Amino acid sequence: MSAPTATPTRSAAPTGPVVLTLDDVSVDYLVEEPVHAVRNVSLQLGRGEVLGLAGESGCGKSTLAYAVTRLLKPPAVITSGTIEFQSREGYAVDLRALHGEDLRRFRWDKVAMVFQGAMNSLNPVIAIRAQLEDVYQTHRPEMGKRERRQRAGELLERVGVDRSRLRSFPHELSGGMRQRVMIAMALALEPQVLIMDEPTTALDVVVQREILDEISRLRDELGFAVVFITHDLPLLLEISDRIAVMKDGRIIELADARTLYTQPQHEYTRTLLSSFPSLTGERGAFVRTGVDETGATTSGTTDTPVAAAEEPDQSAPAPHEEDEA
Ligand SMILES: Nc1ncnc2c1ncn2[C@@H]1O[C@H](COP(=O)(O)OP(=O)(O)OP(=O)(O)O)[C@@H](O)[C@H]1O
Repeated sequence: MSAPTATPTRSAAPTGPVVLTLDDVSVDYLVEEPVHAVRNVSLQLGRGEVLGLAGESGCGKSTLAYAVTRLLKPPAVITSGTIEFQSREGYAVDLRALHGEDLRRFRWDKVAMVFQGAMNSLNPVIAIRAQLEDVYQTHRPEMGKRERRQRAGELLERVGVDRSRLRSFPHELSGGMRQRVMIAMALALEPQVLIMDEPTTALDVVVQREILDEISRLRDELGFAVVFITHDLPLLLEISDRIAVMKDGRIIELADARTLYTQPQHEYTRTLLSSFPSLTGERGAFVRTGVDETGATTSGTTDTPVAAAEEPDQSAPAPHEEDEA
């Protein structure tokens, strides 16, 4: 029996040039009872677009993201499909064919990833400056020390953290600041695709909002595309150009954000939308129009400088987690 393929019906293709194409991608976890975590997923990511990936826990969102960045480890196996990156310079890369040094370089240079727990993967005993400079030292060995220093400072400021924080150690920064540092690292080599897996879920809503505004601003400035993964559908409706809804490893609906909200086709999408009461209440107005009940707009939240808005978190650093690179 042939497996049904993804059934996105409307706005299935991005309007502009494409940066990433997934065709019939499937991933299994080869455990005693194999788990078909991703099934026959086909989608395209437009250059510079924000594609939201929604769906309940366990539907395969992270597995798909790991497949794209080739970070899957056994027992996970990509069992079918192609993943192709189309560079803005005009060449195409078959991601499944990349190995070793080529893969490592590609991952930081072209496609970067930020995870929910990424802020905990900063090395607690190394100052932020050295950790940022290390990215350049590794990937741009031709770059001189002075330029590395300069770039590290610029990077930090780019994500809204004062340059003086270069001297700080991770435990001297709030969770929001540490996550910003991770975003800065991911952007260090100016990738064309940024994959964000629940990047702000662990943060409080104000900090989350500030970081999301920052990501939107950076996307406008630098032109990278974003795959944004979260359970939070209202949030995706706000920040995404298009949204893909995943269920049981498949993409069951893919549409531009407004269409998905106003004319959901799939019963599951309707259920997902109705499970967020905020969409019909006050925040719903904010989601739909970008203006909340007090008249504040989305952009209004960026006025507070981050360094002032976020109190340093003096608690002990969280245990080291595996980094994405
Ligand atoms: N190492 C593993 N071994 C076996 N099964 C796994 C493994 N990792 C994930 N799975 C299974 O694969 C499926 C997809 O998991 P995945 O983590 O990709 O979902 P998700 O949508 O990202 O969930 P969440 O939102 O909770 O992170 C789930 O059924 C999960 O139990």
